[in-house]
Amino acid sequence: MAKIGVLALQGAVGEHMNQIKLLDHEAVEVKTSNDLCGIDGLILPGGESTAIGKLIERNDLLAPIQALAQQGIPMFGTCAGLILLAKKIKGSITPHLCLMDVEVERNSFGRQVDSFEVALAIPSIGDNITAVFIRAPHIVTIGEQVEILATYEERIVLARDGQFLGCSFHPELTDDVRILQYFIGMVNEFTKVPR
Ligand SMILES: NC(=O)CC[C@H](N)C(=O)O
Repeated sequence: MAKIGVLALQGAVGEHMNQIKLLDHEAVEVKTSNDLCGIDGLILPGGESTAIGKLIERNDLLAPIQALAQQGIPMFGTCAGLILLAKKIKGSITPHLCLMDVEVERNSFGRQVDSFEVALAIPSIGDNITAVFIRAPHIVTIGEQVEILATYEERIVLARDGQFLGCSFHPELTDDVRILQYFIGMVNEFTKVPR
């Protein structure tokens, strides 16, 4: 059983917690650096990236999360979480974690009222995966070692940079747990390496 932290400052926290528990893993809400102790993986949920970035700073979580990343702990960002993980946010200097070697653009698919759902075929994960886009970002540029896992309308919407997984949409708002299962696979790979 893996112990997965969910950054619980703002946004779709409960939905990620429920999906983790549904897969019989332990879910921990992360609000302070103490909550990071002993976790095997970290999920950064969707919400409002500017607000979450400020709260990460205010709660002194920036350096502790970056230190955890240095240890190789897998991290999964969905929507605003992807924005926080990215090395670069186009046209913005909002505080963020600067970990995943991608540049993202915010609100690429319109406003809240333009939210939509599509079925994506993701070769390394499965077919017919429901993707919910809500004021979603997309990945504009990627570093050399970044693997593109899915695109939608020729835009990168799911990618992996080693220990980091970033997703434009919200898998936690559906009943489909396959993307979370893929992330747990990354966590299991990490925890079985002797350290
Ligand atoms: N659903 C989401 O997480 C939206 C992200 C939001 N557009 C932001 O920039 O923070």
